[in-house]
Amino acid sequence: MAVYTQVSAEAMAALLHAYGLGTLISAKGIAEGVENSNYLVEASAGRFILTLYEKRVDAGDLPFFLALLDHCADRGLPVPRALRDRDGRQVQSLCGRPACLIEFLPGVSLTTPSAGQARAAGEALGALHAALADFARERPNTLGPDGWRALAARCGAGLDAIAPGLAARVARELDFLAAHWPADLPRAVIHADLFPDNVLMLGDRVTGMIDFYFACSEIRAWDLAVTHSAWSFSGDGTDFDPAIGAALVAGYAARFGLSAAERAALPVLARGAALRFTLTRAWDWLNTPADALVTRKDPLAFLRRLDRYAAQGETLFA
Ligand SMILES: Nc1ncnc2c1ncn2[C@@H]1O[C@H](COP(=O)(O)OP(=O)(O)OP(=O)(O)O)[C@@H](O)[C@H]1O
Ligand SMILES: N[C@@H](CCO)C(=O)O
Repeated sequence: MAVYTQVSAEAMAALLHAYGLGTLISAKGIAEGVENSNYLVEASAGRFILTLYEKRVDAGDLPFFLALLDHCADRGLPVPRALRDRDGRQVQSLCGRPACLIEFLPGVSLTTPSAGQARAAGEALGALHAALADFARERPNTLGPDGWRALAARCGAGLDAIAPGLAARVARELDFLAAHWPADLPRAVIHADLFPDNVLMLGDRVTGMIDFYFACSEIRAWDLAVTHSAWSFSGDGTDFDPAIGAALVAGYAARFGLSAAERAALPVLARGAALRFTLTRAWDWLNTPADALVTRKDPLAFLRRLDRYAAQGETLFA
């Protein structure tokens, strides 16, 4: 369960007062997620998400993320804004953490999406890219190709403790990606983490895209590769569903467009995506605080994807 910081009812009531949102009815820690502390807050004025930013989110990046949410919401996308308090502030300090009160969006995240739902997710990613085409701010991808070697080094011998031979496998992949990473594809601000748990749906309709805290300037098609790696496999990475992968890519291409060069690069970009999540999950596996009530995510679920993309990349995007 991702509640690293406990917020008292008194502090939440004071926060709601600062936003003019009436009185506190209830507040529950949200089990999903691993990065931040999230609460579902019921107030007399409605339902909200309270997020306290932990570990990976740098407070200095919050203006970028919040401007991005406003930009997308202004363009009609189902993206939650951070509310403003009576003084116009979007970021608060709560229990020593930066915190935001965020619009609640309806919908549920899927564990086994259908092809129709995957197509809708691809279209939603395309709509997001269309909306972000004129978003002028930039943020480097701290978890992109330039950072993977350093992250692997920080995991060190821990990689082999997770799975014997993992350090050497990662080193080989880093060399492969350094030699084959595409240089000339279009870049833009992307979501960079559009996993099924970050897409809220009602039936075949996308009602929310959330968790933009890895958004960054990157090769745009990498976002599609990340989404493909997250959606098209069983959770443990053992089974690939070609219908889901094809529907995602088709939905994206229909809504935003995908050039021949981008399409051709997807197998390599997907290897990069699978390596990114193998490494960040490995780091979290090795460094999750003992007192955190959080379920660690299995790095090997993305190593399996990596091996599959490495062995059959072209086929998985055929
Ligand atoms: N705006 C929102 N509207 C409705 N539910 C939300 C909203 N934001 C977050 N949630 C709920 O809270 C859960 C955790 O949120 P989120 O994914 O942002 O957390 P996180 O710790 O940053 O997670 P992750 O591990 O995906 O990085 C979501 O799965 C969803 O159920
Ligand atoms: N979506 C990521 C967590 C955030 O980086 C994962 O499942 O590993």
